[in-house]
Amino acid sequence: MRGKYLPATTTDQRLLDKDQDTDWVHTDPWRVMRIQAEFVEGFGTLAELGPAISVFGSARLKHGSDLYAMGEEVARLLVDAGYAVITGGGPGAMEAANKGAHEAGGTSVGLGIELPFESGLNDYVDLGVNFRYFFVRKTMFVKYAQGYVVLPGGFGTLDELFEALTLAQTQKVTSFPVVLIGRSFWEPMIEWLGTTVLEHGMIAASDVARLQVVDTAAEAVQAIVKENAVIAASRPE
Ligand SMILES: C/C(=C\CNc1ncnc2c1ncn2[C@@H]1O[C@H](COP(=O)(O)O)[C@@H](O)[C@H]1O)CO
Repeated sequence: MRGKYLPATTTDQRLLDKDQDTDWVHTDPWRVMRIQAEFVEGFGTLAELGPAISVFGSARLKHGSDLYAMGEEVARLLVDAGYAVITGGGPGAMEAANKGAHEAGGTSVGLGIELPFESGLNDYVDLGVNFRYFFVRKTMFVKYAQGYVVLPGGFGTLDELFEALTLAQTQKVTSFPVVLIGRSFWEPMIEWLGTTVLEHGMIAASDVARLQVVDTAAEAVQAIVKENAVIAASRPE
């Protein structure tokens, strides 16, 4: 550019200018950049994690409860079986699983989420990433795990469980073990899926069959190890 085509200021000057309006910070194009940055950070942090299992369950589980102990045990056994443990990095079942993995000397991953009432990553997370967007974080739970173990929980847990089931049903992910711990908690839901939802023709019997329900941490880990061995054996060389 020459003469009248030369801008009055350089790109660097405009970049460093302190008197700009800041409305753009609150616009969708800028959010897209932040979303992209979250994917970049998540992928960059987790790319070399190795085999991992995502563990879900209620954020409200109390330290010292039987289910909290179950969360610790399942994570410990997953570490013994060679898996890293991924959680939402928060309290309750997430903290229990991170504690079990951390104390067993395994890789304890926490994918935190910005919430109005969130207190940050729990003390047992060794490798942590904080997300603003639930959907970015949920991509990480699936992408970097070889299966899900799900303890009893509420809406958040159900959301994470049903996302995996939908991805498997629509073949967005193939061969993805999902193990639920706690028969008395989960069986009414399985029963409803296998009768009402199935009889209305809204799911297939094979969708329900995908869910494995167990009562102990050892059974859950055995189910994960067994299904992943079958998946590995069926993979082309
Ligand atoms: C409600 C409480 C804490 C909220 N803190 C959370 N931190 C991180 N992740 C969370 C939190 N709450 C829900 N999640 C996600 O959903 C799942 C648990 O949800 P549920 O409704 O409690 O079953 C969990 O796996 C997280 O990924 C209590 O202080």
